[in-house]
Amino acid sequence: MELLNMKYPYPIMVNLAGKQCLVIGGGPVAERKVFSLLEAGARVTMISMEFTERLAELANHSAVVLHRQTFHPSMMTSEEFMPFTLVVAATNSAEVNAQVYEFATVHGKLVNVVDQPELSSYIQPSVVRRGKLVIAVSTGGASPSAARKIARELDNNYGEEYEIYLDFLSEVRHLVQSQIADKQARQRMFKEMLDWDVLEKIRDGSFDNWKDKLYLAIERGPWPNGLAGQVDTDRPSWSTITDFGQRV
Ligand SMILES: C[C@@]1(CC(=O)O)c2cc3[nH]c(cc4nc(cc5[nH]c(cc(n2)[C@H]1CCC(=O)O)[C@@](C)(CC(=O)O)[C@@H]5CCC(=O)O)C(CC(=O)O)=C4CCC(=O)O)c(CCC(=O)O)c3CC(=O)O
Ligand SMILES: NC(=O)C1=CN([C@@H]2O[C@H](COP(=O)(O)OP(=O)(O)OC[C@H]3O[C@@H](n4cnc5c(N)ncnc54)[C@H](O)[C@@H]3O)[C@@H](O)[C@H]2O)C=CC1
Repeated sequence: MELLNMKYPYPIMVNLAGKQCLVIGGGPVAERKVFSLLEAGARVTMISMEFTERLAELANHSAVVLHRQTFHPSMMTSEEFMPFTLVVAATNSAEVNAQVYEFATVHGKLVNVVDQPELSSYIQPSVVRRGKLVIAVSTGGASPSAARKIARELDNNYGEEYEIYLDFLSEVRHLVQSQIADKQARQRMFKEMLDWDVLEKIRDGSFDNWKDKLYLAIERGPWPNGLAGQVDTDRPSWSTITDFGQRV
């Protein structure tokens, strides 16, 4: 079977809020990894002989815990290793990084090896964030610079308004879920509301006013709530739902 031979990376968004993560190495690459871990809400512990100035500063503000020492597997008993959800091997020594990999893998940890993508159990994509929207680009290690270039292109195409847009979609989704009992009607609404010119409204400043009217209209109803596929004819028709957002 074709699927059995596939070995593509499995793209997932991991919730690291409050999770303990361990980074070995304290240079610029480790620093970049630490900042993205902190953005995800992780609690970071580091082991390295030296640290960059910014890492030392983070430690001064208690954002990370630094251990100034040489990594050796024996210095961490498995008990001590237990809390770590993931590990980053970011020293400039391929040998030490491979040791960290071995050690972390034996303990079933996810591990990123900054200089040996083939060892990594996860690799880090280039990321564009707009609030709840996360766009991640990966070349699987083929060309990190290309991943970065493509992400920059997306960065130019997805403006700051997407943050407000995603918050809106999330809010309206909850509202619709509480107001429209019929699953098919709901799902159709979720798809069709993407055709409303919301981004345009955010850009031209008419969004807040329009949103208030929209929420009132959704709360007022009535909405189709028959069995799946059966829509009561006195209620808004599907075509009305399509342009509902434009008319409020
Ligand atoms: C496999 C991977 C491992 C991992 O880290 O997970 C990896 C590996 C390596 N990178 C190297 C070099 C560079 N990496 C960058 C930049 C980034 N690298 C990132 C990820 C990854 N890098 C993973 C694969 C991602 C993918 O392709 O999907 C990004 C996307 C995310 C991040 O790290 O935060 C971040 C962009 C962040 C942003 O968006 O700005 C730049 C550019 C720069 O710094 O400006 C250079 C110098 C130019 C160049 O080499 O292209 C080398 C040394 C090569 C050598 O010297 O021989 C190795 C080791 C090797 O290839 O063996
Ligand atoms: N994944 C990525 O995005 C990239 C990866 N790289 C790779 O990442 C490696 C690290 O890059 P930099 O941070 O620029 O290197 P660096 O040389 O500035 O820093 C290396 C750090 O590792 C620490 N270290 C070395 N041996 C150690 C040990 N035995 N125990 C504990 N700490 C130890 C040092 O104290 C230092 O803080 C590079 O050698 C390169 O192969 C380079 C560019 C990007």
